[in-house]
Amino acid sequence: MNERIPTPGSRDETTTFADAPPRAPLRPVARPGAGARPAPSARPADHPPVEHGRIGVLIVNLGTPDATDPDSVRRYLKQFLSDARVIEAQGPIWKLVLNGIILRTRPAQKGRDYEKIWNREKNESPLKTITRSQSEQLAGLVAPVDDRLVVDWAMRYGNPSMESRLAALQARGCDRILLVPLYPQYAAATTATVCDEAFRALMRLRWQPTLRVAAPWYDDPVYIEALARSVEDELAKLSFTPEVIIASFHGIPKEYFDKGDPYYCHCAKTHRLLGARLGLDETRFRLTFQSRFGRAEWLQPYTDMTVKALAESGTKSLAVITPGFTSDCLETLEEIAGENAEIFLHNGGENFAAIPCLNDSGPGMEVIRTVVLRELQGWIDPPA
Ligand SMILES: C=CC1=C(C)c2cc3[nH]c(cc4nc(cc5[nH]c(cc1n2)c(C)c5CCC(=O)O)C(CCC(=O)O)=C4C)c(C)c3C=C
Ligand SMILES: [Fe+2]
Ligand SMILES: [Fe+2]
Repeated sequence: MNERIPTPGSRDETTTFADAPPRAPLRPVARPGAGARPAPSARPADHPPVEHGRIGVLIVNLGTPDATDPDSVRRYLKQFLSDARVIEAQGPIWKLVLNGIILRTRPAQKGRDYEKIWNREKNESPLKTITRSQSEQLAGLVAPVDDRLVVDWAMRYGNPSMESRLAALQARGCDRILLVPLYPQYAAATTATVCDEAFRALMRLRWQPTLRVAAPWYDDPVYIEALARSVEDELAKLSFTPEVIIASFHGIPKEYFDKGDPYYCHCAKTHRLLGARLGLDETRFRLTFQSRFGRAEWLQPYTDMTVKALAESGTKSLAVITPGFTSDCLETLEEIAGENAEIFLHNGGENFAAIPCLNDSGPGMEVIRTVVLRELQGWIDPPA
């Protein structure tokens, strides 16, 4: 038998105001082609109108300061580094170090780094420009699939805040929301904190939207293929052939891995699958971890030390890809394309290339579209 089960809120739905709780009536969102709905009944005359029936998709990236001045960077770093998912030991000693040292010195240093990569046309960081573009493009890609979908974007730290965008989606009638943390590899410091923040915002609501969270896509064939194509295309543009390619992922403290965070394993699998697809063995295609913070041991091998060691041991041409970053940001544009290029060239290397992230490129958007449509199954009508 080939009977189709109607999805909730789909064209077959027959929700009326009579089904809604008495103090929170719903105004059905008009859907082109939708069948005639039963006339609202039993609606108290003084019911305020409430939109409903739409499905939100909220893509969420890490966050970034609003501006490069020390005060803006300090505000951002304070929020980021006060998160117990990022710095797990949030005791009095950390508070002293954070407020007494880090927030006094780092904002000015990092503000100068942000200055080097700032999008002057839009007066914002590249992470923000690219995430907004991903959201706009995703909206266009999913619109033909289901006219109830509403796409928006937010930042875990800084602006636009998750709370404000979740509220905006709800105000537009989204009673179901798919949350997409923009991290191909899961880490508690990134993915879990997005979920924490979403549910914290929901804690304040009487009538919560139903929330789903997209799974990480570190081994998705569409993602691996998009990365492979981008490496091949970018290498074809170079005037040299790299002897070695490094896949550099953002690090986490080793202690988090020891306590059970799967992040290292997700990165290792992305690296293994991509190496196999590119036909490169582990001497030509290295796995490393960047952006170490503080004195504790982080995941190894470290990117900067690997780059230095390769240059010192005679590697002349090197390319670095950053598959864990969904968009270019301070850590790719300044730390890899800036600092690590310098390390390589000052230690005997001759040619260095930093390969752009997938960003809002066609293949990059195909990855996000695939993840989103997969995760929306059961909420949207299956393809005919
Ligand atoms: C201090 C602990 C940190 C952990 C753990 C951490 C994990 C982590 N971060 C990203 C992605 C990004 N991090 C970015 C910047 C950044 N990261 C940290 C610290 C930790 N990150 C800091 C303090 C900063 C700010 C810059 C600095 O002061 O060094 C960014 C770039 C943001 C931008 O504005 O461009 C990204 C992206 C991942 C994926 C991750 C764990 C898996
Ligand atoms: Fe980070
Ligand atoms: Fe960094």
